[in-house]
Amino acid sequence: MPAISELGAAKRDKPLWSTNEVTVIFVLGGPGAGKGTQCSFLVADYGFKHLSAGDLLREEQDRPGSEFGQLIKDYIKEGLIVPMEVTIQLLENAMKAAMEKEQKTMFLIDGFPRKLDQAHAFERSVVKSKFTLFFKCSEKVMLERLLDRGKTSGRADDNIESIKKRFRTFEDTSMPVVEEFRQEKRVVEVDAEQTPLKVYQDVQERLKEWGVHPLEVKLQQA
Ligand SMILES: Nc1ncnc2c1ncn2[C@@H]1O[C@H](COP(=O)(O)OP(=O)(O)OP(=O)(O)O)[C@@H](O)[C@H]1O
Ligand SMILES: O=c1ccn([C@@H]2O[C@H](COP(=O)(O)O)[C@@H](O)[C@H]2O)c(=O)[nH]1
Ligand SMILES: [Mg+2]
Repeated sequence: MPAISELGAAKRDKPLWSTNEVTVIFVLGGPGAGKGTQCSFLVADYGFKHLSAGDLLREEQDRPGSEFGQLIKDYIKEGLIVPMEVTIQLLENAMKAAMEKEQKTMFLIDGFPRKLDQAHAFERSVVKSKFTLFFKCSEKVMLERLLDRGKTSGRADDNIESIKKRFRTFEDTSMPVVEEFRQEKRVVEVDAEQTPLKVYQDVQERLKEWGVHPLEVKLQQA
């Protein structure tokens, strides 16, 4: 598996995998919209491999000897988007590991792509996504959730200064990604201000429309 420092993944001009080999669903929504919460439900029922770009960056930040540790720390604190070469290499490495060790071929990629250059580079060089699951939530609700989570999360960016910066980055840099995918009719939008269970019921309904079914149903069909 390529070392993270090689950063070759984003440079390829053909996708590493076809959409027949690998299914990727991007999961987007503002900070605190509930992406991780919904992904954990989906993992249990659908057998997806959940990869959170933020979690992978935090792991790399804490990996002893990482040459990107300080850079990642600074970007996360400021709510900025880490240069795409780092994040795409981390994602590709994690996908390869899940395919080899767990025979996974269906991925929920949470909190990515956060910027148009990442979206284009990932789909050009790794694999085209099936669609983007977008959790719509107001800043007021997201702020309440993040401040509450911040009491126990230990995350360096769950504080009011970082949260404001994350909201700004989300509007200015990440929403254009959602808008581009929306124009391509590849966005599934769900109201994320409902209870977690109601959000999940809506997600399941929408996935069905896209031909994505829980493991139980797949077994019955087999
Ligand atoms: N539908 C919901 N209603 C109320 N609280 C929720 C809901 N979904 C998630 N939460 C809570 O809100 C907080 C943020 O949720 P979560 O970590 O899933 O968001 P996220 O979108 O992954 O955030 P981030 O972008 O910061 O990673 C958590 O404390 C979670 O328990
Ligand atoms: O593609 C990405 C995803 C995330 N980041 C940085 O990580 C933090 C935290 O992300 P969460 O999804 O909230 O866990 C985010 O604010 C960015 O600073 C990134 O750079 N690129
Ligand atoms: Mg999250």
